[in-house]
Amino acid sequence: MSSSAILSAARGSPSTLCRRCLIRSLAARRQQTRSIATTFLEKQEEARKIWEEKAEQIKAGKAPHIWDTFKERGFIKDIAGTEDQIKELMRVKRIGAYVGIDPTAPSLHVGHLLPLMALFWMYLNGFRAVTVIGGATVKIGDPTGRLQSRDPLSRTDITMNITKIHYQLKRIWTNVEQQGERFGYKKQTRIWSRALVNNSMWYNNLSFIEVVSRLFKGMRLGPMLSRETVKRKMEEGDGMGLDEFVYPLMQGWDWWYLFSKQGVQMQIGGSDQYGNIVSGIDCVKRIRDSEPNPLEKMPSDFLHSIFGFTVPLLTDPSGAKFGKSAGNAIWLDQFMTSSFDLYGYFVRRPDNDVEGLLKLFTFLPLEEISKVMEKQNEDPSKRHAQHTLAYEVVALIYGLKEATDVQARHRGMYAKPGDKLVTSYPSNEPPTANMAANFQIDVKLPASLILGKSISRILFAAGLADSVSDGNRLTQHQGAYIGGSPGQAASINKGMDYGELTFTPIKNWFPQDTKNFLIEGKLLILRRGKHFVRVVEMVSDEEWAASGQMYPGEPGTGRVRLLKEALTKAAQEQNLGLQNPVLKKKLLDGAISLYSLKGKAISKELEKHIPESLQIDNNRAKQILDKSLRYVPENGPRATKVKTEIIDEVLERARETLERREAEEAARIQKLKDTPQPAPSISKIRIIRHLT
Ligand SMILES: Nc1ncnc2c1ncn2[C@@H]1O[C@H](COP(=O)(O)OP(=O)(O)OP(=O)(O)O)[C@@H](O)[C@H]1O
Ligand SMILES: N[C@@H](Cc1ccc(O)cc1)C(=O)O
Repeated sequence: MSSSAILSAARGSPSTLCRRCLIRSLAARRQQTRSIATTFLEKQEEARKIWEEKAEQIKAGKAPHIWDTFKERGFIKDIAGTEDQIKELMRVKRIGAYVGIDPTAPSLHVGHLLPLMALFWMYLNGFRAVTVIGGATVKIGDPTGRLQSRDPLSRTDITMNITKIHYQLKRIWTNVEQQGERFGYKKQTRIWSRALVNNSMWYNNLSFIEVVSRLFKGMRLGPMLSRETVKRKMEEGDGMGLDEFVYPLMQGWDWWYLFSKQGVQMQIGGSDQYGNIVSGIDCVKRIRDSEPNPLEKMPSDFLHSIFGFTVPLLTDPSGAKFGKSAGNAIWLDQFMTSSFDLYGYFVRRPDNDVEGLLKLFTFLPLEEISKVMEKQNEDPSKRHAQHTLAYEVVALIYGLKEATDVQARHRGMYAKPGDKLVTSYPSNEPPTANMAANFQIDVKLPASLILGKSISRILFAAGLADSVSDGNRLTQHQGAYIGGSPGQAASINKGMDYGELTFTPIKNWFPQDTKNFLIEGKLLILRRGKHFVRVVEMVSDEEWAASGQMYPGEPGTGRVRLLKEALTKAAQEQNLGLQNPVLKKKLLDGAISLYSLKGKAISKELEKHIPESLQIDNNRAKQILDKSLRYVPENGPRATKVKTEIIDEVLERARETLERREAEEAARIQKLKDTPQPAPSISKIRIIRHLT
């Protein structure tokens, strides 16, 4: 609340806030603001000093310059600007850099990783790193290097792609920090700074007249027409639309925005982006110089100069750019290219390429790469370098735990006798799982649910709530969000702006209000907490029924019942040999309890229901439960696989215990047989005779 608001509130209701209290609260507030400002300034000052010291060390040759690192590792293809000036600027100033990606597909691919790796390096070295998702530019489509215009994407596809890439990038950035720490880059909260933005943020509020008067004005058509991309598309391709023609200027406006608002003085892209980067520099200067208000003009001195560079293109064996258009993409999405296949792709890289790829795609220090190559050269057939490369890339995309697991699986399948796991660069950290990577973000749900049932039920069905009552709790405490216009009630919500990703908290609204959030009448974006997102595609009830799928909470398809069926079937198939129906029922009930309970309830249930045969330690039980809760509500092949794994595990344990019991029983009987019995006494014999 502002001070004037507090004053006017007090004026209106003198009884609720006495004047003295008010003055005291204002003073406290001012004090607080002042201390926040001081801390911020102190932090800035401290960061400035650290940078200055580093600049001196670089000058004295005592610390490496990031530009040299880029060169040594093969990141620099073409430079837009003068190399000496870039080096000097990067030495003396903590500039910002950005990479832009148009969400033309639902996932990033390995090709994108190249310019991003350069940005990651800058981040780890203290520069501000910005990733831009082109929610606005994607509506036009970059014509660079193409003869045919891109097929227009529907609003639904664009929203789906933006959402998926947004959360993918978030996850990868978290891994970058983890990997950075593994290689000795300690997170410095005062220095490390990054942002993930969508250019719709500024395009949706930009006036056409501003663009024409500040950017188009004075721009000569001649040089633009003579650009290679334009000439080729006009002469050999399907012609060039005006929208495509101004695409590079849109990219230039992005840079201007990021430069003026976030200090971004460098752009990085794949080598096909060189033309756009050069034209971007021209745009930024033009917009800067056309500022009508002299007080707001950005400086144009050396410290505010802008530069860019491109990284080499990753190509396939035929020399084609690796990417979605060429149809040869290796995706960074577990459900489009599994981590196993991603690993496999890098393991198959030819011997001649692997050293270069290690430099580009991993954070391994160069000395470490030399050691890896030495070992590789001793016996190239073992593909030590390729395994190291694959391990590091999977660790970057999915986390260390996944990398370790996938490597073990690969080795299990393809290793020759005597092969060992490649233990990569040492890590003191235990491998951590990157849970969000294992979620399938996009789900389909039927119209009758979306349009007719409560939002809590939809959250449950989409796998974001553990039950309908959990969904209710979430909506009461505003712990879940829906893609829509922020600050507008559900009954009048206009939904997200085209090309944007904005959320509003879910409240317990009437079921008929949910449709207001549908994008193009069929797509809902739901989120729980910060990271758990679902892109829900609404399908007709007929399509849903034909798919044979079931969603959690679907009438007549309780999860427990489904599991019970699955377990019974699995027990039959695996011929568990449980002759005793009571024990069998207990066993199945016990297993089911594991899936449907949490925390303390598990331990209780373990004691109450589950026979000794299922007594697994509590942590393990919780892990199984977590796993099941995460996957069981989902449909599709992965969910089925995991369900089967869980069931197998429980049954395996049951079988082990039964075998143990049988063995114990057999041993007991054997022992009895082997033990010589004392001769019965005369009186006992008499009694027995009498009885028989
Ligand atoms: N194979 C690649 N090698 C290096 N950089 C790449 C590669 N593919 C894409 N990039 C870079 O990633 C950034 C975003 O690329 P873009 O959005 O055009 O993806 P794309 O998959 O290449 O698209 P398309 O294949 O449809 O042209 C650009 O800087 C681009 O140069
Ligand atoms: N034009 C780039 C993507 C991009 C979009 C917006 C930008 O500001 C920068 C880059 C490409 O297609 O590869």
